[in-house]
Amino acid sequence: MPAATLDAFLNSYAVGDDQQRTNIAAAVRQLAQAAVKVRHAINQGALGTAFARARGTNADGDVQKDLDVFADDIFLDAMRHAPVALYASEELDQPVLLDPTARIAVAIDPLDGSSNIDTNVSLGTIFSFLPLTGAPDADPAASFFQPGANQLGAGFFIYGPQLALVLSLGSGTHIFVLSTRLGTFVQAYESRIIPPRTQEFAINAANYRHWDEAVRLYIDDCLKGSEGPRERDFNMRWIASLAADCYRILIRGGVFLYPGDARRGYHQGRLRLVYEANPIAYLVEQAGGSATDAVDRILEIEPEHLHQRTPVVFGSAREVARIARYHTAPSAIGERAPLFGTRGLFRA
Ligand SMILES: O=P(O)(O)OC[C@H]1O[C@](O)(COP(=O)(O)O)[C@@H](O)[C@@H]1O
Ligand SMILES: [Mg+2]
Ligand SMILES: [Mg+2]
Repeated sequence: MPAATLDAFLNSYAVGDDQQRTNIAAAVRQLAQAAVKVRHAINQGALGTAFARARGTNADGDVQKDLDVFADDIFLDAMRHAPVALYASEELDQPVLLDPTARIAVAIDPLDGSSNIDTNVSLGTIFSFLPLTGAPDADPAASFFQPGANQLGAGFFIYGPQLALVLSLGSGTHIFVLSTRLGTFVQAYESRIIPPRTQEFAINAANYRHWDEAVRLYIDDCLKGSEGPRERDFNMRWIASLAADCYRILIRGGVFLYPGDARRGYHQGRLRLVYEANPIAYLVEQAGGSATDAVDRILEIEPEHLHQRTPVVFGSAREVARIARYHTAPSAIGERAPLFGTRGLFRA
């Protein structure tokens, strides 16, 4: 097993031009220090000052908790000390201009899984590095309107039983764990490979009645298990922290769905493209998995708004492709026996 420190890793990776590489390495170091501070606040739980109390709404209308804002302050401050030109956050309406000489922009979900804050379940911080387009003071948002395929790197911290960093700088997806003995992040696994097949799915099943038919049929087929068209039993997980659900999939495979649904405001699902879906899609693809908006590749979507949402399906590549077929060619799903399921003769 590799035991490289994060520092050693950052010194040896290669992506972008020289200045972008130096900028990114410095930014990751700052983010890592900030994550340790956020971890400390989370560890204090209800004993700390910054915690689960609601304090307003963010740009997307989500309830903002004290810890959301606290985390955003910590990460923004960290980026002020890094060679980063622009900082865009879930918690801020507009990007913040930072170092005009730097060549990278950072988009961040400072605290992912906020609804889990007071339940002592894993939270995360998701981030994306983009090349700066044009002068940083021209249109600050423009750098964030590039498709995710342009990302120079992406990652997330997970505040779980271990504080881990999942990072890709364009050559594989690497997992580092904070070693309390060494006081630094240490690589914990070889670059991850998500197995292409899976028997585990993650979705918020409470929204079943709001989904479109393709998603319902896919889940119905999974739930029928060995007696249904899939001819095998499935397991289900839903942590309600995107970073934690992604971490599990990187470790043991699986597929995650947050589709669009018929609820008001949820036609494009819940997850934000620029600082949630794009970095997760980048990490998943770098680990050999796939990420789509149910049909098309997430990383090719051209963002139009900083806080825009997108349906998200990611994980084991064959399963993600199968879900796309439920949307585009449901009658061609090979395993579906004609008399089975909600579309068959024996409709349940
Ligand atoms: O509560 P729901 O609808 O199941 O949504 C859960 C999803 O929302 C999120 O919490 C959204 O992220 P934020 O907490 O950063 O707003 C994801 O982490 C998670 O996958
Ligand atoms: Mg989030
Ligand atoms: Mg958040």
